[in-house]
Amino acid sequence: MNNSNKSSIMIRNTKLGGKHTLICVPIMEDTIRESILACERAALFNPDVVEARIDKIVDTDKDIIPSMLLNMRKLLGDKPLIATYRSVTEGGWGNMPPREIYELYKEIIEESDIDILDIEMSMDRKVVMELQQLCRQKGVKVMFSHHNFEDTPDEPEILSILKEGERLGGDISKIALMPNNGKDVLKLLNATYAAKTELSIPFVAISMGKKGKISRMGAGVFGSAITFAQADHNPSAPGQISIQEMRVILNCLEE
Ligand SMILES: O=C1C[C@@](O)(C(=O)O)C[C@@H](O)[C@@H]1O
Repeated sequence: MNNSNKSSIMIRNTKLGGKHTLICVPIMEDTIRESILACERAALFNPDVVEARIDKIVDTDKDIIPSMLLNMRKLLGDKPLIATYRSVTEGGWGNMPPREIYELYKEIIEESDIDILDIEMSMDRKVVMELQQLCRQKGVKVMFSHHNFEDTPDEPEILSILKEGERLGGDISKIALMPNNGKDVLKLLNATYAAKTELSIPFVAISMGKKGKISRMGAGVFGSAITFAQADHNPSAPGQISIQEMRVILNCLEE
């Protein structure tokens, strides 16, 4: 019913891109302390994957982020953990220049026990490639991402962005787009269906906002490997429903 095996990968004990859509809960808090507490609460909902949105953290001492991630690892056991520094230009809170992001990500790759690093494809290409190499050396999977909080390009463009994530050597490719009407949501879903046969790596495709909610629930049927849902009434992007609601819907769609 869901994704083909050619595009699945194992992360610890979790199959990404397999028969079931994985539910990822984002942790997006202002401080390290609150992030760890939120991770503890999120773990109670038994998500498949957790994403630490480190761009939201305002604590000045960024050096302690790797140890925060280690604390999260302890709370999560074998659940895959994604670290994400989302830039303002892609809908996040981060405004550090690429070299500083590189330094922070380097420490994270080397010192914390994360599984996946989210790297925006739009970032300086040299930095992107250096980070990818570091990830390879340390066995961290690379998720190449692209976000557009304004609108949705045409289907071929969506597909080509997803393919770019594979061409760059990513382990996972991800796109999140804002629809302005129902047609935009269909463009995303059509591109998802095409990507299922045209990509050899797992990918994630999301249509955001109220109009796009249907894609968060159903894109797995067309090939998307992960859907993001909130645990704490604290969505990291518009349109995320709760993990409890998502689980009921996925059980219904994927039984
Ligand atoms: O890239 C994504 C997807 C997302 O933007 C969403 O729309 O659910 C949420 C982000 O936290 C994550 O990094």
